[in-house]
Amino acid sequence: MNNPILTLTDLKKGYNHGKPNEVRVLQGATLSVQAGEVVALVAPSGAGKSTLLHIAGLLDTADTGTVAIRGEDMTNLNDRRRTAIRRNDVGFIYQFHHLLPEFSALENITLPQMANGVRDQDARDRAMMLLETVGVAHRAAHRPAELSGGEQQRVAFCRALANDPVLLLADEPTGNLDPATSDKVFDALMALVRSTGLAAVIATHNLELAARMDRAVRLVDGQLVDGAA
Ligand SMILES: Nc1ncnc2c1ncn2[C@@H]1O[C@H](COP(=O)(O)OP(=O)(O)OP(=O)(O)O)[C@@H](O)[C@H]1O
Repeated sequence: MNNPILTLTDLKKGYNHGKPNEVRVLQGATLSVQAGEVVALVAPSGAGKSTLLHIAGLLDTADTGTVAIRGEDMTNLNDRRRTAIRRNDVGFIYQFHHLLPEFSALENITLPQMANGVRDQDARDRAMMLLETVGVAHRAAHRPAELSGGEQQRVAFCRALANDPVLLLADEPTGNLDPATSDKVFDALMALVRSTGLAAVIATHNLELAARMDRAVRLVDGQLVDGAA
């Protein structure tokens, strides 16, 4: 198997350069994730998981090093192409759902598709298919405030996959939920990921969840090493 979807090479990133409180977060992080592979990203709080995921998802840039998606180097892309890749090829899930409160669950998943020119009925069909995969189809017409925390997060998973990305990045996607709900919601996320065959990097503090992914990497002193512990 050699079909890398995400390749991070020697990423370095710091904050407050040259100041006495300079923080060096990434210090040569390297990772390759294949199509269909789900990688757990494990690290203590403050180690740089969000920084790494934001750079991989083109929400931020590294000081040095490269990000390639499907083999294409993202370093020197113009803003327009970068935005297009971020919108079409990358799905991002945050710890908190960030759903639009005034729209229904279904609409939260159809809107990103319609922004991409998908016809209304096709967008609705895809949204329902995704909601069925995570077991929330019966709540399609409800607004986020009418859903439980676990349901909200499952809708956010569907929204991240709305435009059929090749890469999914998730930053503590179940970190805001109680342990029993977290387990169930994680099952839903894995069902969704496995149904699409995309590449995924899922940050978690939870070693039991990490063990259920294909492999784990951890951030140690700004570098990625194999294994959860
Ligand atoms: N914009 C910024 N300016 C200065 N320092 C920052 C900035 N963003 C992050 N940092 C610092 O960089 C380090 C890594 O932050 P990051 O959010 O990537 O960690 P994390 O592993 O995701 O942590 P957590 O699990 O708590 O979310 C932290 O020490 C943080 O204080």
